[in-house]
Amino acid sequence: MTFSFDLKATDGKARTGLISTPRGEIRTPAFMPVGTAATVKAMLPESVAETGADILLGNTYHLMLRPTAERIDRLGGLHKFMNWERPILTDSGGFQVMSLADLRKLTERGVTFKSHIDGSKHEITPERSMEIQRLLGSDIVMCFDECPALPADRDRIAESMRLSMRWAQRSRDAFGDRPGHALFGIQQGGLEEDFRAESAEALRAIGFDGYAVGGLAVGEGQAAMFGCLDFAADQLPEDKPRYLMGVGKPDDIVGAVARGIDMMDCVLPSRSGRTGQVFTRRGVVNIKNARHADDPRPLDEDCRCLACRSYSRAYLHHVFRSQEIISSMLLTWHNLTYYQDLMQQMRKAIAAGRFDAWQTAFHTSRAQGDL
Ligand SMILES: Nc1ccc2nc(N)nc(O)c2c1
Ligand SMILES: [Zn+2]
Repeated sequence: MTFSFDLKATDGKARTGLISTPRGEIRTPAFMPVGTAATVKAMLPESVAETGADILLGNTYHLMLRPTAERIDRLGGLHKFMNWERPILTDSGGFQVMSLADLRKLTERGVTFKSHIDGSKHEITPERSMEIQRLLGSDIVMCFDECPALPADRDRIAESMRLSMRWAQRSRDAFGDRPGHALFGIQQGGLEEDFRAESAEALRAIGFDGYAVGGLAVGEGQAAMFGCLDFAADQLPEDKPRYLMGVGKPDDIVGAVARGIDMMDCVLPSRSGRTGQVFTRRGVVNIKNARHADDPRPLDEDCRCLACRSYSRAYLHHVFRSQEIISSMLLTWHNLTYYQDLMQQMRKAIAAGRFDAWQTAFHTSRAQGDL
């Protein structure tokens, strides 16, 4: 069984399709919950599956530090270790090193750094990143890249992008031939159309199973991100999955799908669940707010999740205020269900050729008050 992408329908730039892997199919557009340290925080794998997620994301950086990729390999790989037998995509580590580690040193070879956990010294190179992701057993492996901190001048962005393209070749060479496993390239180039084109051409020449838009969702803001996506998505091969990394809020996701993106991941729904931020069809509800204290209604009457079927806003307000563990569980469960339902609605709308009408209704429903 190999890795393949079947484009089912398009509606404008929006696409819907199916990624087939030996561990299962991924309906696109797809949202990947983030399972950084071999767990989607506050969720059981069974509840992640119930939200409708076909695939989740793991992180090379975190897992190489603790419990180490070698230990996970000895224990049968990441799927067995975390009891998630569906597809897993792992990020390659470079981005997390730059945002989390101490004393980082970047050279042509790779990055050396000190662990943010215990201060131990480590190195990631394209070759080491491929080895770690192989030991983890992930189904979709990301190239080792460098994501420049914005704002940055054009020379810095070009230099960083060209380093990432040399690392993409090394990643491809080190990945080898692994039927049923996919390697995705990552486009860089900041917000510059010419650098993004150069990066896309370099990746296409190397050849990947999928192509990510990296270097965005780094503080540029939605307008700049959409402006970049207006050209960057089209620069990538149209017959392979396009993955926008680290995105985002619900309206970011809708706008990215409208610009030709097929896959996304973000900590927002799970992290927000732990801080009392709840996503609904009419916008964000802050369950901490006193006005929910006596409200017998569910978070969202239209939602199928456990929290909305069995608990009132009053209860969720109480357990959040009391910092009870069930609060994180139920709010994360709801938020991830909301995100998956959003993806399902978009897949159906694109397949039916009514994505524009759906988008209009999505934006209109969020304008209403009384959340
Ligand atoms: N916003 C993001 C999030 C994750 C990323 N991961 C990699 N490997 N590269 C990027 O540019 C990312 C950007
Ligand atoms: Zn719900």
